[in-house]
Amino acid sequence: MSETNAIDARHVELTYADGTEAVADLSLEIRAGEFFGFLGANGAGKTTTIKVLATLLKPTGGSVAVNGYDVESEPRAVRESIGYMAQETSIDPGERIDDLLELVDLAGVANKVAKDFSGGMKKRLDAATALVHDPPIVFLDEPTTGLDPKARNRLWDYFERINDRGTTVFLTTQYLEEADQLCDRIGVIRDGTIVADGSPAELKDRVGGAVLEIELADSDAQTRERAREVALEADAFDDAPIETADDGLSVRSTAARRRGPELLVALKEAGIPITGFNVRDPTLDDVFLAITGEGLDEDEAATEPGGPGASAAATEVDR
Ligand SMILES: Nc1ncnc2c1ncn2[C@@H]1O[C@H](COP(=O)(O)OP(=O)(O)OP(=O)(O)O)[C@@H](O)[C@H]1O
Repeated sequence: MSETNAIDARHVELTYADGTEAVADLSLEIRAGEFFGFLGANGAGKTTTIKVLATLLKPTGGSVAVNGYDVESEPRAVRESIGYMAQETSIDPGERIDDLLELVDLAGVANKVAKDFSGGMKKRLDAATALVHDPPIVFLDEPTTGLDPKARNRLWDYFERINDRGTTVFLTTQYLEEADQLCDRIGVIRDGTIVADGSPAELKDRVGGAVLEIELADSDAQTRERAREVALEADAFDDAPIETADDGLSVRSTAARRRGPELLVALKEAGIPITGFNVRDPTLDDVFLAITGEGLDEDEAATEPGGPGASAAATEVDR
């Protein structure tokens, strides 16, 4: 086991009492100082994994070392060396605020009780609380879910600052833009196991090619299907799948830039009017779609901050 790793997880398994295999054969190494993003759809196993790493759940298989300490035989040492910002806000409503609030830009409201805080202020206070003892690793479980863009940006600044200071950050998020902006490396979890791992740029490269999007004047299902058939007949994109979207078509292909115009001509010749087109580089959304075959449901993330992880209390280790 390397001494420099902040996290060393080997073949970890977590099966809940009801038989649900939430984590299955998950292996992960995170270097000290890394800003690591952990992405996955609802129910993929993110919160369960974080709880295992943070000693809130005992793994049912495999081994985990955090800061060199074993989560099963040295849980206290692990806990003393980590900060944990849970998905659900953990602020005691009566809590009084002190000078660490300077850090998260809340010093001006230090005489207030936390129950009067906005959602964004509570999250910032949570983040500060997770870092009170200056731990070398901090786990942030969907820290910005449900926040408005301004509040989210303030937290991003704060996370960047603590990472610049040398803190290892383990972040789960449903916002791909957040992961793209902040993370050195991203792991994608699906059905409890890691299915992709790399820097945001590497993951986008792996998807391959650019994305051509075409907006049709008539975007009813029948026209979209006809347009798709024209695109398949034009045969310009080396068998890349042609997807129908809400208002038209999209195709991801290494030939998208070079041969996109052929498709525009073919559509025109078939009498299908176009109102717009765009060729763009892949985003993490495209990566996610390519890897998991499904998107991340951000709307759901915004309205259900608790998520299924919130029900895990029954089997949690008492801390
Ligand atoms: N206490 C529990 N008992 C049984 N199954 C559970 C429990 N907690 C979670 N699960 C199940 O384990 C799987 C992984 O859940 P987990 O909360 O880790 O996923 P997640 O990726 O964090 O999802 P979300 O983004 O919705 O929080 C899901 O199928 C979930 O329903």
